[in-house]
Amino acid sequence: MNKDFMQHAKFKRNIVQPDQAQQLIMPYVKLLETEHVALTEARGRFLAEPVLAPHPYPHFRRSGMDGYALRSEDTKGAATDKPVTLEVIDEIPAGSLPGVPLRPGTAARIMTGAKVPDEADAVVMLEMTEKLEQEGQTLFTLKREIEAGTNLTPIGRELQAQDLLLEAGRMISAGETSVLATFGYHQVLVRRRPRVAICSTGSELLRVEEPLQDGRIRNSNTYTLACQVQDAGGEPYILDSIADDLELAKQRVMKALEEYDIVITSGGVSVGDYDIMADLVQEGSVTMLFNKVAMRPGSVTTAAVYGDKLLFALSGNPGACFVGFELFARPAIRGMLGASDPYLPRLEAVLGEDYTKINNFTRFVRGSLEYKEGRVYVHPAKLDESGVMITIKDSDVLIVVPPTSTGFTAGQQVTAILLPKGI
Ligand SMILES: Nc1nc2c(c(=O)[nH]1)N[C@H]1C(S)=C(S)[C@@H](COP(=O)(O)OP(=O)(O)OC[C@H]3O[C@@H](n4cnc5c(N)ncnc54)[C@H](O)[C@@H]3O)O[C@H]1N2
Ligand code: MOO
Ligand SMILES: [Mg+2]
Repeated sequence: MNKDFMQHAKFKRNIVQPDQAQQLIMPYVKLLETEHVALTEARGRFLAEPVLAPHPYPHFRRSGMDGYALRSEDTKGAATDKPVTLEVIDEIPAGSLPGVPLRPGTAARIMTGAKVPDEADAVVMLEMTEKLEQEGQTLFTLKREIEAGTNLTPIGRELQAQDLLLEAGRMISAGETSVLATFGYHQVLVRRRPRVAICSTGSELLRVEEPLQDGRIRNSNTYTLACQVQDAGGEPYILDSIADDLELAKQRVMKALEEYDIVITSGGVSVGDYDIMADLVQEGSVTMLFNKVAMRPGSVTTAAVYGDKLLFALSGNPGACFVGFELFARPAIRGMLGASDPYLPRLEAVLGEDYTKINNFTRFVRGSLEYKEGRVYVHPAKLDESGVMITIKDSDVLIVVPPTSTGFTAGQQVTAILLPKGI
């Protein structure tokens, strides 16, 4: 293909809306295989199957207090001036079983978490009783009636056998781990993490450890993307960055597409003479899904497929690269993990300051969240151009600013996309 044609193709791009671009990707997002992991390794993984309760919980009648298990009818009429006396005929530590059936007028010393004797229907806490030793017998007195059910957790209080505990596609975190441990799931069936190759392009890029040189910058996108991949649930693989050489890029990107589940590049997608990724997606080795999105930053964000592999060619500008990942690559990773909702959550908030920039594209503006007087405010970052790196770190949200010819004023309601926080 001659260079004139490639230049032409770079200019002539079909523009799609951001949500259309997301939809174009989804048919190529295939569920990954499953694997078993130890419960201790399951944090942040996505369940590959629904998990059911193999037994009710709790599965025995459990005492909620240290005290005495008793028959509530034996306490009828108890009052300050008319204490009831019961005989203690058993002692039940947690983990032990009742040894003697309770008869009328008897009770069992019981500890929190222990099984309540079948004949008892309540537990009185120790502090409400007074212990007596009389003629070799252990007794206690009680000055109040105890209602049936007091301090006694019935079988199945939280869950019945066969209840759905966790749906497939749910991410495992502390609450899910508690459930899995409770029901004996020491191995969990989860989706394999997608292996995501990350490769920056640009002859100006220095490695992080290299000293600065005039006209060159350190590669930050690769490392930012690696964090984003991890936060999304993928496994990042950092590849050497590629100088602006189409043949070299083609070799490296095609090899990466063979070897990894997803390939993400940054840089070289605009209309510059050395914007090699723009050429690569048009030259036929991969099938382009889109190469222009009606959004800022990241209007040149590009996606393509090769067989069943997705290639995201994100803009080199750090702000646009960051946003492009969150809007397009993250849902693909989450989709491969079978996440119940692959998209970032959105919230409605009050715009904290005027936003006066006009645009006929939707803007995804970095912003911070503030909770004030019961309302949620979003404050646009002072610097939010595509090439600005420094405000990425302070962003809680991407404020969705629809196309406007007038701008937006403080106090207006806006939608914001909640950014992941990692750990
Ligand atoms: N004539 C036009 N020029 C540009 C347009 C346009 O529409 N017409 N769009 C501008 C916008 S908006 C963006 S965004 C960028 C997109 O550029 P590319 O995706 O081609 O990226 P590069 O040109 O390679 O780099 C842009 C910028 O980002 C820096 N960069 C690149 N890689 C990294 C990295 N790994 N870490 C940190 N910084 C990186 C690079 O040095 C450039 O400064 O195009 C505009 N131009
Ligand atoms: O298109 Mo650029 O990616 O706005 O920021
Ligand atoms: Mg460029």
